[in-house]
Amino acid sequence: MKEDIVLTISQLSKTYGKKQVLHPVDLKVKRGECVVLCGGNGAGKSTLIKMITGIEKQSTGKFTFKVDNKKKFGFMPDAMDFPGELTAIEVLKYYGKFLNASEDKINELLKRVGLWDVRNQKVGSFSKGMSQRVNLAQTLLADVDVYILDEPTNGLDPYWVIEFKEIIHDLKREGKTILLSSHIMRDVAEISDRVVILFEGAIKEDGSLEEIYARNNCESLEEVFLKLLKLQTNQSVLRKTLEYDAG
Ligand SMILES: Nc1ncnc2c1ncn2[C@@H]1O[C@H](COP(=O)(O)OP(=O)(O)OP(=O)(O)O)[C@@H](O)[C@H]1O
Repeated sequence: MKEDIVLTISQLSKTYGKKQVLHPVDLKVKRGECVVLCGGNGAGKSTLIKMITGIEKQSTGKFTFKVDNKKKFGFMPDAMDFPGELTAIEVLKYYGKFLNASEDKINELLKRVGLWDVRNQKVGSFSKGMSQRVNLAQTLLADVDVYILDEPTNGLDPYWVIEFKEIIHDLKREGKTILLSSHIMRDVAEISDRVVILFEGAIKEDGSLEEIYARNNCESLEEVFLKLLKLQTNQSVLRKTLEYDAG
């Protein structure tokens, strides 16, 4: 049976000046799949997300979404600078206008992200975690098949990380496709159907948690990450030694 692929990324790469921050990436995301993009700081997660959401232009390659909606995806950026003078409910009403979101949906989301009681407070007075929850709510206002979330657990306390995972489970139950990035691997590992590990701008692992653990003989993504780091360091020492010997 032919696989139902929602997002196809082919040879997508990004170079800033002379620095290649993302080597050509190929990735296919199936309908209803939750793909977690992992990697350390500077691995290229946000760069990849910025290209497929149209924020940055790729240097090479292409990507295509196969969705029915006019709006292809809901997007949660890693940080949102909401106008501080607006209240939480005003922010969501503002975004809701563009997305034809009903008042009921806005109210329901404010409750879901735990901001109902402070809906009339200005977002300028919100903590980082509260702002991140407004950001999540504005993303979920879009009634779409695909959600792309860049570092969604940033700033969330342990309670809200658990609640966030519940929200992702609900989206999965509704058949939504999710692509999210995180450098905090333990936050997101368990909600993934598939994990893609980026390392220095290249995909180093791609599979289910079980597959990745088995391939690397590890029991956590942190362990896999450290193994990759060690391998990379050894290879770079070896390269430098060979360059020195050759020249
Ligand atoms: N506009 C830019 N100009 C030059 N270099 C950039 C630019 N944006 C990103 N980079 C570089 O690209 C690399 C990848 O950055 P990116 O933000 O994609 O990493 P990340 O995996 O999202 O990291 P983090 O977990 O820290 O958010 C980094 O080395 C970064 O310095």
